[in-house]
Amino acid sequence: MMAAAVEEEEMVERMHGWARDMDVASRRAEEEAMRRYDAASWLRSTVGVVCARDLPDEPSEEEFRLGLRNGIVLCNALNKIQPGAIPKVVQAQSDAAGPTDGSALCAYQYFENLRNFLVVVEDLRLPTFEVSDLEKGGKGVRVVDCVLALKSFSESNKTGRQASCKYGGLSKPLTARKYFILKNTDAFMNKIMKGHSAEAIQSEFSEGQSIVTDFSIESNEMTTSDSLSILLRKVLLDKKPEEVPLIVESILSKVIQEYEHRIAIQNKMDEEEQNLLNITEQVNHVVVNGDGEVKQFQLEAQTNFDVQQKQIQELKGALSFVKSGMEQLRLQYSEEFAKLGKHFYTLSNAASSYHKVLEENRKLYNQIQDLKGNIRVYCRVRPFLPGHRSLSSSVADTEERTITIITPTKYGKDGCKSFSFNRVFGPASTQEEVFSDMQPLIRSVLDGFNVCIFAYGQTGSGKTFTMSGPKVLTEESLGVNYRALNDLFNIKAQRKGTIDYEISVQMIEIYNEQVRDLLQDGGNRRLEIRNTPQKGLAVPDASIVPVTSTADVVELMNQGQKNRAVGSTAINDRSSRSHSCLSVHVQGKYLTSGAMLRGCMHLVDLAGSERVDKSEVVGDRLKEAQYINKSLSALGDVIASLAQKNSHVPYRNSKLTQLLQDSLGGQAKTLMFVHVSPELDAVGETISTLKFAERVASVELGAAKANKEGSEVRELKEQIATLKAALAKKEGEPENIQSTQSSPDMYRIKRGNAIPAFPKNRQPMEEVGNLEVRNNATPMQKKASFQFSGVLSENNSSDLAENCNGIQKTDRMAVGNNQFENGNSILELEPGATQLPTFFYQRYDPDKQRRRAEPVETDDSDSFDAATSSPSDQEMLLSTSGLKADGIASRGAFIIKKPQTKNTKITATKIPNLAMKSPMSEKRLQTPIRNSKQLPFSTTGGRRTRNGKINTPK
Ligand SMILES: Nc1ncnc2c1ncn2[C@@H]1O[C@H](COP(=O)(O)OP(=O)(O)OP(=O)(O)O)[C@@H](O)[C@H]1O
Repeated sequence: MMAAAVEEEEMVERMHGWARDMDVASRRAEEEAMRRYDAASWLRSTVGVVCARDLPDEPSEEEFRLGLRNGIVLCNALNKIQPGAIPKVVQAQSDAAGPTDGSALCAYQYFENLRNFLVVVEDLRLPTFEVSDLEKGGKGVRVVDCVLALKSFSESNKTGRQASCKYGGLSKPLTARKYFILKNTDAFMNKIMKGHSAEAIQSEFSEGQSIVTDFSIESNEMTTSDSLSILLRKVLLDKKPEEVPLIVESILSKVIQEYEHRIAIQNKMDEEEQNLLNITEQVNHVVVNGDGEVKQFQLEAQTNFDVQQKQIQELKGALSFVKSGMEQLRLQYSEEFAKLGKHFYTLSNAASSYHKVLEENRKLYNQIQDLKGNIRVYCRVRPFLPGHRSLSSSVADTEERTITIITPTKYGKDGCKSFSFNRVFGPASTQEEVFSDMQPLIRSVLDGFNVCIFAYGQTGSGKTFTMSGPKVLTEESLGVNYRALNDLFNIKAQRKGTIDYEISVQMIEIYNEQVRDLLQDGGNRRLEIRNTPQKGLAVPDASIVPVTSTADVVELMNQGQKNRAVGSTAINDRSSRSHSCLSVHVQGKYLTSGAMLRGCMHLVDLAGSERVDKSEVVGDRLKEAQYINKSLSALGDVIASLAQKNSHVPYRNSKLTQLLQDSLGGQAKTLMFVHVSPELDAVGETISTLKFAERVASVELGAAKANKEGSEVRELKEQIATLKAALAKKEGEPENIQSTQSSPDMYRIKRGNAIPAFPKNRQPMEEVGNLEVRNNATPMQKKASFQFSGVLSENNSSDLAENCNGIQKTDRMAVGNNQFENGNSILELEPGATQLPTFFYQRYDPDKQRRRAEPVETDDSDSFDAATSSPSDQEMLLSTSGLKADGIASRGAFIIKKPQTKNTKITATKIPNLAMKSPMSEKRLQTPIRNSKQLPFSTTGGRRTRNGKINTPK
């Protein structure tokens, strides 16, 4: 509360002070005006109204300033007081020089007036002013002071009061007076004096002039405070008591302000001086200490610079070294690149040449195959089965291409017959030897040829052994089927950079002229065979399964064999009485040209070829025998027809020939394995079989043709096939209608989950272009019929009647403990082998087989003897007619080329199994064996026999 009250009082006091200041200011202005009027009035009265015409009686500050600016009034006034003080007063412009002098000259002259005036005033020690005080903004008060001082001086002169002039101005030396006028003191005093009334100050100045003068003289020794007190005393001397506080207050206020201002300036100057000192010290410090640091720094920088220079030099050296090294390397590499380019060029040339050579090689290879004949016949003699070794053999001798059979019951030349084939394999021949001879054919399949390999022979002669192997399989005992497919996979792998192959298989069975799918579990549906195969498939409804390895094939064949067993209660019986066919379909695409090729290989295990005695078999057995005979006769007819190059080949007479159609024509390669049993009691069937085979071997077919075709050719062929089918339909041929109505679902795999590893998608194979060559206009009488029954008829001769009835014979044989009845023969089990049902493939180890697989080399050293397989000049006209064993009639006549048979000398040492060595037989053996001129193609049962021309052996 107290503080607030004090503050309030202070505030009130301060406001009073402000009010007082304002009052003082107005009073001062009023005083100044009064003094100005006084001054103006005195001047007008002194110089006269005319001279002072520009100066009004009561002028404003501006009018006062303008009226005196030219100095004329002032100089004239001074001259009035002290005549001649200013000898020359420049007059007003209109009175002096002409207008041509210009205002600049007047201003100069006016300045001269003022200067002269001020000099005189100063000499009179009166208050002076600056010339600039007469300009706008100047201190007009000082001018008024000066005029009033002059007035006072004038009046003093008049009254005689010398040296008591109120406004100063005695004859003191000019120099002393000059010392008194200090600028800042003057300014200071001006500030102080602002608070006083003009009148008071004027009176003080006028009255105390001497004091001031004294003060001025002594001012050099006095301090500011001394002078201030003296001044105050002088100012306040004649003042009324009530005015003193006001004046003192005003003066003190100004003094305090001035001091505060000066102290602030002084402080600021001290600060700046201190800053300057600091900076100077720092500069000095930098100058003193920095010199060493700079030198140190310079030294270090120099050292670093030197080091870096050195490093740069080293780097430059290294760079140039690397550059030169790089250049050398570049040169080296460019040389090597050039060399590599040359090598690459050479290699690419060599590669393309290599491919050309390969292609040429393939062509030549197949040409060689063609030259060797497209139907080849191999003969294989089964060894004695265990337990029959003591028996005599009907096979007197086997040479590379000849087999000699002895008929003990015959004498003379009829007792010993030789047959020639492309190759004869004796009982000791291994599976590998047999296969190596037929291996080239396998390769042909991958070159787009159709191949048919079938095993022919009586029951138990070893057909299944050759085609598949024994019941217990080992690597060595693998049959043709496995080896052939293994070869296909190997060659496929070799050619993968050139041709992309797809291999698929079908497995079917023909039993009693019914076709069954062996790869379809429990599938007893009868399948149809197409006469015009589409997409290369004669049986499109049968399962076709893509295979990529021999293991796949083994799996499939196991399944097929299993399904074959399902169809009959006794597998061996069934296998003897049905044809089984493993069809391998190959489709290749040339990677460069995109051309397609297709090949098909049928591997057929035929039913037993033995004759059936009608009088002894009845019922199902008779029916089976009739179907077998029918199909084998049809096979003979087809081959004979092909031999004669007939326009019509009777493929449709049996399911077997229908199935093999595309692999038996002139565009295909055929290999027949003829199997003979060595037992003497089978000699009749043996001779019958060999005669059939010999005639097959004499067939000369046209050159095989690969199924290579471009897409255009293929399309055209398809169109032809379609047109033919339409034509056939129009002509009312049911076969063709049937073929076109077959299910298109030819690629379905109906094997359940038996082989899950097989790919499910399969690319459709293109249709094979092997169409049946037909000419409906061909007279029926020209149809040839190579009568299998004709061969059989020979065996009906009485002297062989007993031996050739193998079925009856074997049926009568005893079955031992370790034997089982295999159709018509007694088979002995290998030790440890499982008894029925034993599938042929169950012990086969596919991995072993795969490991064993080696690339197949081009076998140009095919052991086929072209001379042997080529026909001889001898031709034989065969004529058959009438009923055959199965009662199917076939008429016709054809000329068949008789193969050249080598004369063979057979010595006793070559016939180790020869049981009978009668003088007769020895004599016979020493006689060169010739083919019978009168080949006993006889007719029986009303069949007409026609002897053909027979080539005489050379
Ligand atoms: N070259 C051979 N070496 C050894 N054993 C053989 C040979 N050929 C056949 N065999 C054996 O003879 C027996 C009969 O052979 P296989 O079953 O192959 O004759 P098949 O002609 O197929 O008879 P089927 O017509 O009844 O099928 C089998 O035990 C078989 O192992």
